[in-house]
Amino acid sequence: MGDIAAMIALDALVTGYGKHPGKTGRLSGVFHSGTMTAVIGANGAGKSTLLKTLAGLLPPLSGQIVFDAGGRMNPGYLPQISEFDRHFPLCAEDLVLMGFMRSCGMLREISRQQRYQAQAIMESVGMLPFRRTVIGALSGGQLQRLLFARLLLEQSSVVLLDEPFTGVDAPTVSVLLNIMTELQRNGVTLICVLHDLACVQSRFSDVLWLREGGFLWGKAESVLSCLQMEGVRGGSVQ
Ligand SMILES: Nc1ncnc2c1ncn2[C@@H]1O[C@H](COP(=O)(O)OP(=O)(O)OP(=O)(O)O)[C@@H](O)[C@H]1O
Repeated sequence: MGDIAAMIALDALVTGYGKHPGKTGRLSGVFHSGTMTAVIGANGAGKSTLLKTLAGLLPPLSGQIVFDAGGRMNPGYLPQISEFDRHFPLCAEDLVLMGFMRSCGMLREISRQQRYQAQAIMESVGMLPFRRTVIGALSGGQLQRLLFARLLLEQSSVVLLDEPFTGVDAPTVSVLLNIMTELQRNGVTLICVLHDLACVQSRFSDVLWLREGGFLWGKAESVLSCLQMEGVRGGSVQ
């Protein structure tokens, strides 16, 4: 995993819907390979819009995203869990096996070895006993563990996570954070939207703070100290 060093540069990137640019304006900077960046900012600041643009789901309104490994970025992307359709009639193991679609295509049969690999990953996130359970019967935390397992099978060098801990129990948050740290150690570039500043401070290397009319981007320590100086208190930027 992470065999390609994935550095992503934003060059005067403007994101938004239709013809309406977001509040942040032009965004320039670099997500260095092997960093774990928290994207923070008030509600409506454009965090999810940025992630969707990086994921290739929305076109940039202007500017560009440059991926140094060449070609298309093709990142692993986990949208907010509220966007996930739990009513889809799928069992836990099938959801995880979808992680092979990127490398094998939709219609290739899953090999026995891939099935073992998927089961080992399900075990590592504590979900093997639920492999035959339909996803609609799972808790938010259980579903998020499965979605992380699927991401791990995708073996992307860039991983985008939109509020992955929302509606998730504390033990699961700890499991997911450990997975993220392990990915980072393996050279994967992680970009994660979240609100919990204590978590940002303790686990993230970098912070991109989106705010009206601008942004602050750099090492977590320095961005968070600016944030404190500006009097943003409490556990989150709201
Ligand atoms: N599907 C959409 N169509 C049009 N405008 C949208 C759409 N989704 C979001 N927006 C608008 O884009 C702006 C940025 O929204 P976005 O969801 O990126 O903010 P956010 O920082 O992720 O907020 P939150 O913390 O509440 O999730 C907001 O003004 C929002 O109303």
